[in-house]
Amino acid sequence: MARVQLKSLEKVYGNAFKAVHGINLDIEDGEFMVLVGPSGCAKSTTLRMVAGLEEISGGEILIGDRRVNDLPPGKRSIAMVFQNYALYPHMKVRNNLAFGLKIAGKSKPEIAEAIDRVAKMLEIEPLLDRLPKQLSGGQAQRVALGRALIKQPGVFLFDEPLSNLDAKLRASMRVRITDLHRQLKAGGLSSTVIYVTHDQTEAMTMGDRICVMQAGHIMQVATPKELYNHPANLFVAGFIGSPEMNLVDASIEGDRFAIGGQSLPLGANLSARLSSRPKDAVVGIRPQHLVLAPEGEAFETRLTNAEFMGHEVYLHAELEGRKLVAVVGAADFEALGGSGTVRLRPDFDHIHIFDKTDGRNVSL
Ligand SMILES: Nc1ncnc2c1ncn2[C@@H]1O[C@H](COP(=O)(O)OP(=O)(O)OP(=O)(O)O)[C@@H](O)[C@H]1O
Repeated sequence: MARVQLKSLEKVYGNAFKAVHGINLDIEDGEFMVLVGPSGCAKSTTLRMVAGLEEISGGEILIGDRRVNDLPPGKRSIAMVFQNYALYPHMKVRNNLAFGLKIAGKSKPEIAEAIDRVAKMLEIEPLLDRLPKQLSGGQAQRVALGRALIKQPGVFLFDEPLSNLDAKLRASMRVRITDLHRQLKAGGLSSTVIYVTHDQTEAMTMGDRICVMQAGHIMQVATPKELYNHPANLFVAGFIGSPEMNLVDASIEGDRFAIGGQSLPLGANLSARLSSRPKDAVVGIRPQHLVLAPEGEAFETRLTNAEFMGHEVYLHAELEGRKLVAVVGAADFEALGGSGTVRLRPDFDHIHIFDKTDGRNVSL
């Protein structure tokens, strides 16, 4: 069992700066959990505490049923993959892979068999006799993955492993890593993953669940779909999803909501979803949920820019000084005929209302 539990986990640096504020997180055996958030939110600090590379200031960490607070990294049944690969530069790939097993006292045939198995899984057989400096970034990252895999740990810890790769390679490595995870699970091997990234696309495409962090606090833990469709607060709403959600100040008055001097009816569905009707609100509308509405009730906006993306157009508009982005079909955009005024209507089934005073989503 490689369930990982963080209980009231705290980190204080230098007796003064609290980086992690008593977080609780329960990661199931075999789960792929992504920790995501902007720079400085303490993702790495949290991961390093799990790894045993950073002292814990308060709370506890359990791996399986063992409290590991005071165990050294080597005794925690974990393997870590870093962004800078951390391969031994003077050792051939084969020896980089073998190193951990040699230290653990494995026999030569056992090591040879393990290298063979891992090299096949990662398609790095032709690279075994090269030195790290003779590898491309993507190849080096595969070897780093191999070094973690070969240890057959209970838990894999990844700290921004793809951030040194170009966009194309990143995309293919994302798939490779999630495929490997699935393969290990299917083979009955315990393969719990904790994966740190600041990139919401990586989080959304890789995680079984995602833990969104901000300034040492957990903002929400949920599946990618749940985070996208039901963000608990303004922070998650703004962080998850691409292009970013439109978040504009608004007010709810009776059964209408107003942005600046213009208002629209909330509609029965949205009205029923509201747990409160904040006067000071923020309306959240994903650009995909803002549609062109030549007729009927809609907001009158001024077109400021249009980015052609192929079969769709990112339309930038302004509503009394507030900026909005809508994703519209290229043909629908053409039909506008370059008009300066654009009528846009939110899809009310997918709109979110946040209370501006505490950021809470009151339309879940
Ligand atoms: N050794 C240290 N001493 C003091 N403060 C530190 C130390 N390491 C990190 N911090 C601070 O703790 C906070 C969390 O840092 P951490 O590196 O965990 O964030 P992160 O979310 O991983 O950021 P990034 O994505 O930039 O790596 C930051 O404010 C950082 O400045």
